[in-house]
Amino acid sequence: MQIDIIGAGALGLLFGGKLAASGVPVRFWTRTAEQAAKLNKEGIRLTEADGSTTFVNGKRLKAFPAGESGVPDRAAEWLVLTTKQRHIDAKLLSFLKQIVGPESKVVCFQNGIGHLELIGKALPGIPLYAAITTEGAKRLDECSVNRAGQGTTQIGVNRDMADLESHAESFVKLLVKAGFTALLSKDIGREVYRKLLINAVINPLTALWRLNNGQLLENDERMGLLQQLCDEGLHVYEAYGIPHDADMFNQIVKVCRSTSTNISSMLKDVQQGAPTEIDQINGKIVEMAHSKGIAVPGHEMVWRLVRAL
Ligand SMILES: NC(=O)C1=CN([C@@H]2O[C@H](COP(=O)(O)OP(=O)(O)OC[C@H]3O[C@@H](n4cnc5c(N)ncnc54)[C@H](OP(=O)(O)O)[C@@H]3O)[C@@H](O)[C@H]2O)C=CC1
Ligand SMILES: CC(C)(CO)C(=O)C(=O)O
Repeated sequence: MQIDIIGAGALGLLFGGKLAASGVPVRFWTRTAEQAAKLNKEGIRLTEADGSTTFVNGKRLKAFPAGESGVPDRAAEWLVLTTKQRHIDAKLLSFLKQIVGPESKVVCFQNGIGHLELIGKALPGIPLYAAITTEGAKRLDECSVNRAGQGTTQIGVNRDMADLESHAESFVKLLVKAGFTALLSKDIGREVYRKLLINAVINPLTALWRLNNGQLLENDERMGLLQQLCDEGLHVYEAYGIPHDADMFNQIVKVCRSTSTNISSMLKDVQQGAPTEIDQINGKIVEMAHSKGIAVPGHEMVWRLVRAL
């Protein structure tokens, strides 16, 4: 068994670190040679949600700069993609093509939509899985990660490859052994769109108003905008026949409550001066709406406002 983690950011360090600690051979592929060298030397410092800290010794993992170290002798069984969507460019796709082998499977952890189609096209015939996680991870430095909230991770087969579920089950078992709450989703497409709407409602508003998730519920004006973004999104889903739960608005309110002290990933990006995932979240809802001639003024406005930050 060999697992490749592509992107040693918050999620990559969390999942790769805990998998390595559980005894699975993990190879990290980083953007910079500096981070790879540091990971090999220092390992990973992981602070759990309860505040306890564990160290994953550098000898338990290997790290290489992506695209600069040649191709490994042995391809990994699992390639776990934990970059942001915007990092998936031609260079990264060409690197993925180089490191996949005939037995490799790819699992993608990105929020938003669009990446699965991109990777599916670049790696035809390679089994592709989506992961939807409610883990909350924050990278503190190149080798340190904070597990801000312990969540659930669902793994599922990308729709057109439904016969490959047994592999997903084996990946779920690895995650569970490593200390994650993980399960196989029979309908990951539904989960992808459920998470898309949650992110499309919560993330831009927290980023624009500089609020934590819980503060979105503090007055009727804010609640009114949450409701508008939710309703517009559901209108689009209905036009496309995308299955969704009847109580989506209540689910979004619950996520705000259960992650009330969280700084959303979009607000985090804005605070750090990093590009956000607005194009892959609200931008996609606007694109879908326009293709069907549906008006989504709320999504269009927050999309433009966040892009302009
Ligand atoms: N963090 C979380 O709790 C959650 C995140 N997600 C989703 O997971 C995805 C990853 O998020 P997160 O971990 O927070 O993001 P981060 O920005 O922390 O991590 C992304 C990592 O990818 C690296 N990277 C960029 N380009 C390349 C490349 N060409 N080759 C190798 N590595 C590369 C970056 O390197 P560098 O730092 O050097 O630029 C960075 O370490 C996002 O789509 C996010 O929406 C989903 C649920 C929860
Ligand atoms: C669910 C939510 C909004 C939790 O913060 C999230 O996924 C994010 O911040 O991107």
